[in-house]
Amino acid sequence: MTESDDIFTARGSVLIAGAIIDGSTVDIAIDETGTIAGIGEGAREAIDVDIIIDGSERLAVPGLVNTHTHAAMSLLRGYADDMLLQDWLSQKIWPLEAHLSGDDVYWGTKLACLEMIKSGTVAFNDMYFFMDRAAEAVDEMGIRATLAYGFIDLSIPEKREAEIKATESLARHIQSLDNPRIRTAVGPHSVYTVSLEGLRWCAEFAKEQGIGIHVHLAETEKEVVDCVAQTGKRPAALLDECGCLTPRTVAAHCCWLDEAECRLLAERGVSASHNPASNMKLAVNRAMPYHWLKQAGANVCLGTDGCSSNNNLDMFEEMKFAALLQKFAWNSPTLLPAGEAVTMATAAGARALGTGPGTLTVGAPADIVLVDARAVCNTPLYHADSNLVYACNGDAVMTVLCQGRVLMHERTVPGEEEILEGAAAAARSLVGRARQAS
Ligand SMILES: CSC[C@H]1O[C@@H](n2cnc3c(O)ncnc32)[C@H](O)[C@@H]1O
Ligand SMILES: [Zn+2]
Repeated sequence: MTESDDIFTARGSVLIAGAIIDGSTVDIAIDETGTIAGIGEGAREAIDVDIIIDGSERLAVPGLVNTHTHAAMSLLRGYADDMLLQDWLSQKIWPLEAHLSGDDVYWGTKLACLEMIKSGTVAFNDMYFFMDRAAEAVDEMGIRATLAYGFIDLSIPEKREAEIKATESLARHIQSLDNPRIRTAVGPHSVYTVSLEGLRWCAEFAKEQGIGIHVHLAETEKEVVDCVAQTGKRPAALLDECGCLTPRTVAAHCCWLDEAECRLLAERGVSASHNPASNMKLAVNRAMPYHWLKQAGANVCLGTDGCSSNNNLDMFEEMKFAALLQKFAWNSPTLLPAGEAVTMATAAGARALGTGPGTLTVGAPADIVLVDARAVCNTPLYHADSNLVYACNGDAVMTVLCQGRVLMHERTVPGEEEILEGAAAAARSLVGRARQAS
C-alpha cells in the first residue's frame, strides 16, 4: 500500500521513507503495534511494509506534549481578554462556565484536538468539567490525553462530597473505556479553591488508584501571600503536607516558587509545567524560575493553558515564548536554549504524562511529527532546533502520527469541517444560554 490508499483508515506497519533526523536522511520503520522498529540503515527490513509515507523534505521530530490545558476552553477563545487573573476568572470565565453542557465540552475538546493535531501535539494533560465527553472526543480524534475532573470545593463540605463523586465516577468511566491512549488523573484546581480535606482526599485517591495529580501551583503572588496568611505555609509546602507532590504530579505554572520549593518539587519527582503565554497574557508578574528548577533536577515540561488565556494551543509558539520569556525575565540570553525548549515540549512532557521516552528511538511509541523542511521558516536550515523554536509555528507541521496511526497527512485531518461547524455552534449556544440567564 502507498500514500494513494486511505492513509487514515489503513492499519498495519508504516515506513516513513527518507525523512531528515539530525541532518541525516533516514527511513523510520513502525510495526503493527505502533512502535518504532527501526531507524536508518536496515530499518526497511525490520517490518513487512504495509503503508509508505514519503518523508523527503520533512524533518522528523517527536510528537509534542502539552502538559497543561483546559481543552474545551477552545470555545472561550477571545471571549474575555486583557484582564487580571482573579477578575478574568470571577467576572467572566466562571459565570460562563456555569452554563457549560456535556455537548459543549465534547465539541470544545474536538476543536482543541484538531488544533493540537494540526500543530504537532500528540498528547495533552487536561483539567476541566464533563470529562466523560472530553474522553469521547479524544477517543475519536486518535490523540493521547490524561483527563482530570477539575476539583473545586471552596471549603464547602457538600460541594466536596459532590467533587469526590465526580472524580470517582470519571476514574471508573476512563477505566471502563480500556483505551491505552486515554488516562485519568485527579485534578485539585489549586490551594485557593480546594480545602485541606479536599487536597488530602485527592492525594489518597491518586495513590490508591495509581494515577497522577494535575494542579495549578504558585501562579500568582496573591496565591502565595494568601496561602501563607491562612495556613502559615507556602503553596508547595501545603500541597506536600497533604500528599499531593508525587512523581506523577504535574504542577502547572510554578511562577512564584522560591528556591526551596524548587528543590522540594525536584525531591518529590514532580513535573513543573511552564505556561509562558498564559503567564504573560495574565501578567502574573514573574516567570517560572526555570534555572532553579533545572539546578535542582526537576522535570520541567511545557503547556499552553486554556484557549482563553493564550489564545491558541500551538506548542511551537509556546516553545518560543518559553525560550524568550526565560531569557528576558532572568536577564540571561543563554538560559533555555532552543534544544532545551524542544526537550521540554517532547521528552520532558512524555515523562510527565508517562507516555514513553518522547524521543525518536527504537522501541518508543511512534508518536512522530513531520515538519516541512522546505517551508520559509526552515530556509536556510542551519540548526533544526533553532528553526523549530524561533522561526516556525505549527503551520509547518505536515503529517502527524500517534502510536503509528496517521492523524494528519499533508495538513488534512479527516472531519475538520464538521468539527469547525459543531464547535462554532456550541460556542454560540453556550453564550446565548448565559445571556438569557443573566
Ligand atoms: C476546575 S477546571 C479548571 C478551571 O480552571 C480555570 N482556569 C483556566 N485557566 C486558569 C488559570 O490560568 N489559572 C487558574 N484557573 C484557570 C478554568 O476556567 C476552569 O474553571
Ligand atoms: Zn490552567
